[in-house]
Amino acid sequence: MKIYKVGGAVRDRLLQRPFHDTDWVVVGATPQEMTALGFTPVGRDFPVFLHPRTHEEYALARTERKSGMGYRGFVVHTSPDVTLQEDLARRDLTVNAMAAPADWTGVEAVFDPYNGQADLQAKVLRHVTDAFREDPVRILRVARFAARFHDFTVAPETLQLMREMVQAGEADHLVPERVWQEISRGLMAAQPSRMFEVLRACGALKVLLPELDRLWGVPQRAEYHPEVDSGVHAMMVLDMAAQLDAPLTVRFACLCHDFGKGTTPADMLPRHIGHEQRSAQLLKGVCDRWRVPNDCKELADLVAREHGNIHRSQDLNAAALVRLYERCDAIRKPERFAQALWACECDARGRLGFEERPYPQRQRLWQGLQAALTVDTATAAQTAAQRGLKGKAIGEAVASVRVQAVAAWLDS
Ligand SMILES: Nc1ccn([C@@H]2O[C@H](COP(=O)(O)OP(=O)(O)OP(=O)(O)O)[C@@H](O)[C@H]2O)c(=O)n1
Ligand SMILES: [Mg+2]
Repeated sequence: MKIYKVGGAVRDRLLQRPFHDTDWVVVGATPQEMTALGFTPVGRDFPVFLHPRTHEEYALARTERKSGMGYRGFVVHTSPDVTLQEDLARRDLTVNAMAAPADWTGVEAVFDPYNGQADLQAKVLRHVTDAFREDPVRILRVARFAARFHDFTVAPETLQLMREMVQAGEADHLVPERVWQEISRGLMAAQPSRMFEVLRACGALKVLLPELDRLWGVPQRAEYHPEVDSGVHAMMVLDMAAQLDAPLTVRFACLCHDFGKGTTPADMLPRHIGHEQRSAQLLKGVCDRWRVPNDCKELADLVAREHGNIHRSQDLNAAALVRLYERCDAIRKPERFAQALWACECDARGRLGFEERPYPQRQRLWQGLQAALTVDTATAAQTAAQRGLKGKAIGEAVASVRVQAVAAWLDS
């Protein structure tokens, strides 16, 4: 048997990018031999084994043949006579289809039958063979790699192939967990807008995320949005979130905050009265569809509903600020509120020519919240009860103590 490094580890080493987990391919072995060497089988669909000590993935060389629609729609063929070249042929991109000796230090020659090195040099994401079609998740992977390697282009023939796959209905059968896995990874990449641009260019965005796809071509008021187009704005907000190093929750909230602009009645344009509520509604559908984790879902909902109010908060008095904090559940969840402010800053600066503008709302609302948080809720509630107040009136009394604290901070 012979063992090679493949995939991202080879690619990223050649790109001199930070090292991550290594994927291995094993040629000329049977599952029985692997088990005898102490490897643990893990693949449900493929013959993949975990190394007894490093726990890295070792896959037996294999070929794949499509047998139906979607992610699980293929038959795997593995045997000791599948060659390295055959295994590389079924991989997604040329830059991912290079193999290196197991003890490779990054300088020796790599096995590169599909010219991955030339494509790395030329900064091109190109499919290896027509076998690309066999796995529709690859549409998402190419989009995600475009966001990560943002100075790479997608080869025209690869984009064309992706378009054909979408037209053949391949994007309709993707497993929600896999979609979210790839989308969330792409959101965390250096330039997340590129993922959505690639998905849009091949037609997959319309299928996977029509809520976003609809935003292109929808105008906004030029005095607030010099970029005018709602889709362009959404992408600028997302890239601002990446620039400000925001976590996934914030980036997802940025992605979804303006969905409601896509369903604004035509006679209202370019104004978008009430889009916040429509965004929250549409967001719910996306979260159900993709089984989006709760922290992402909750922040996105908060940002969808409140971003307008947060932008317009500069003149709010103490009572209005406390009402805003209560609506946002900021007293109980200050960290989540901090993330909402972060997303709002991305929204404000994700506009053409506004990129360097200050966003004082973020600091002001955060400091005001600190003032509100100095109030000891238990003591304030006790005092109110001693005055004979009951039920809802106690809550109101606590809120008014908070208003006093915020007012004192505003005066200071
Ligand atoms: N749908 C897929 C998934 C994986 N691969 C192949 O399996 C390798 C390892 O997959 P994975 O670890 O998911 O991706 P990497 O390319 O290693 O990238 P990352 O840095 O994200 O791990 C890829 O390079 C590619 O050769 C593929 O062809 N098609
Ligand atoms: Mg990998």
